[in-house]
Amino acid sequence: MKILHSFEELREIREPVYWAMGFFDGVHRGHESVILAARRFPEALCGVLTFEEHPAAVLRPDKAPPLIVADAEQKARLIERLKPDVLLVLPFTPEFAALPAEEFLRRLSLACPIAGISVGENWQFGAGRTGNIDFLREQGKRMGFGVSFASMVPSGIGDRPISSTLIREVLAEGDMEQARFLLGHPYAIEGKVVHGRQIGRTWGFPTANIKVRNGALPPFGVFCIRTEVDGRVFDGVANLGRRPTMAEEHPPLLLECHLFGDAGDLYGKRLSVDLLHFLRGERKFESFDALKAQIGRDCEAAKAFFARMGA
Ligand SMILES: Cc1cc2nc3c(=O)[nH]c(=O)nc-3n(C[C@H](O)[C@H](O)[C@H](O)COP(=O)(O)O)c2cc1C
Ligand SMILES: Nc1ncnc2c1ncn2[C@@H]1O[C@H](COP(=O)(O)OP(=O)(O)O)[C@@H](O)[C@H]1O
Repeated sequence: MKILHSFEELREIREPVYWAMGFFDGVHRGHESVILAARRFPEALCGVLTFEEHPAAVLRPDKAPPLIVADAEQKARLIERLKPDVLLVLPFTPEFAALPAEEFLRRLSLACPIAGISVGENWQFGAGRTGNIDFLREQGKRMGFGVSFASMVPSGIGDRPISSTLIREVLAEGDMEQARFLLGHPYAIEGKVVHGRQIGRTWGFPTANIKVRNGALPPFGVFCIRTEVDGRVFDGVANLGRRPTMAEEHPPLLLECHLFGDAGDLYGKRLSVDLLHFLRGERKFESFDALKAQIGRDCEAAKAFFARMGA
């Protein structure tokens, strides 16, 4: 998958591209059907066109949703599983938002021939949201490209389709199993391992700490986790939160991961940590000894969870 960041960079692609377009927060199963629809044309490359910033964060910051993915790097990793040929990540600036839908299509087609466009059935784009289904059909006829509208994928929760909004709600309830089902992959927190106060190792529970950047989060507390370090898969347990027992003055929001087994030196490595199951909420303990004993019980509970999972 080639990652490009502008129409100028796109000029290096000479073949026609069938584009899946969307912001794709979370890259869930609904997004997957939009992207896979753009992969059905052997005569064209499959491209995913998305934006660096969420459009609402630029246009209506007060209405911007908290994001399921931490950053463009995590989103690219999730998109790569679907094997498109090209990922075009455009900066979403106010000037860009002001482009009429026709002008956006014109610039895209000037950079590289459009074989087709795949969007979700409720997708709108361009200034004044004039780029909708009817508009795309008309432009497709005029400019000679195909259009494909992926219908909403049912979630099984009432009559609601799968959406980033629904997944944010499910995450807020700590239902990691349901979030995984709707996403089509486990909910993950990604980031570089930073230094902590190095107390964990003296307790027999070293914890690799990741600064959390995802906006849409499950409740603070303890989770069964799985992560890969240099090709080796580790199960473990992690605390998401601000460690009230430690009474830090400005406690950063961290995911503190204790992996089962010797993972070696993790400082500076970027980890993608799957949060598979919510065990309990974060609490303030009356003493470090009480917290330490509870972490021991958390490890046992997590091991029992993985034994039940049978993997
Ligand atoms: C499984 C697990 C559960 C935890 N639960 C809590 C908790 O409920 N409350 C709390 O204040 N800190 C909790 N912590 C955070 C510990 O306070 C923290 O990991 C410890 O201070 C070590 O910090 P360090 O990595 O900076 O050395 C938990 C940590 C782990 C690994
Ligand atoms: N099984 C493991 N789980 C987590 N971290 C591990 C493990 N084995 C080794 N480490 C290393 O130990 C470090 C954590 O030790 P810790 O005393 O908790 O320090 P810190 O307070 O800096 O997080 C990790 O960042 C990693 O480099």
